[in-house]
Formats: sequence, structure tokens, C-alpha cells
Amino acid sequence: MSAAKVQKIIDDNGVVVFSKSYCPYCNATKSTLRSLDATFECLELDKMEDGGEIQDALQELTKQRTVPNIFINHKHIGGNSDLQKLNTAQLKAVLKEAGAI
Ligand SMILES: N[C@@H](CCC(=O)N[C@@H](CS)C(=O)NCC(=O)O)C(=O)O
Repeated sequence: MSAAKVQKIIDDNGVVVFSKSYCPYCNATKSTLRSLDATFECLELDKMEDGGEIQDALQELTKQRTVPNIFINHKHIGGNSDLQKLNTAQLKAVLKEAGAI
């Protein structure tokens, strides 16, 4: 998948989590978002043929290679630790802005 396609996924969705299905940090992010009933697009890179290419494109775009790689309202948030730094009120506010809740 090209960088342009990765960018389109980010542009087309209020919340995107680039994830790996076995990753505990990704599970923590998904649990947090689900606990707030947020709608989000999740791509499990380890289950996708072009997951490695997506990870390469994400590294180019964000300078971050690890997953989860999280975007809210088309902005790069970072990884799970960055998401968890937001308190519930802050997270709800950005999710609302993104149209996810
Ligand atoms: N501090 C990061 C830790 C994320 C992390 O270490 N993720 C592992 C997977 S569990 C990773 O991306 N490893 C490199 C890889 O899978 O290519 C966060 O909070 O998101």
C-alpha cells in the first residue's frame, strides 16, 4: 500500500488505529476506545498482506514504527502511552471533535 493510500485512510476516518492483533498496547488502546463507545477504523497490520508496507509508510509519515499508531481527527496522536496520557475528558473532547462519539 502506498503512502498515498495510508494518507487516504487517515483522511477518510475520524479515528484510525494501525494495530497488530497480538500487541498488548494495541489491545489497551482498543479497550479504551471501546469503553467510550467510540467508532474507529482498525487495521491489523499482521493480518494484511501489505502490512509491512503500511508500517514503512507510517514510519515515513510519523517517524514512529511501533503500533498502535493512532490518528484522531486526522492528526497523529502517537502510540498507546500517548493516548493514555489524555484524561477521559480530554479524550472524549477529541473523539467528539472527530465525530467518533
Ligand atoms: N510505547 C509504545 C509501545 C508500543 C510497542 O512496543 N509496540 C510493539 C508491538 S507490541 C511494536 O510495535 N513493535 C515493533 C513492531 O511490531 O514492528 C506505545 O505505548 O504504543
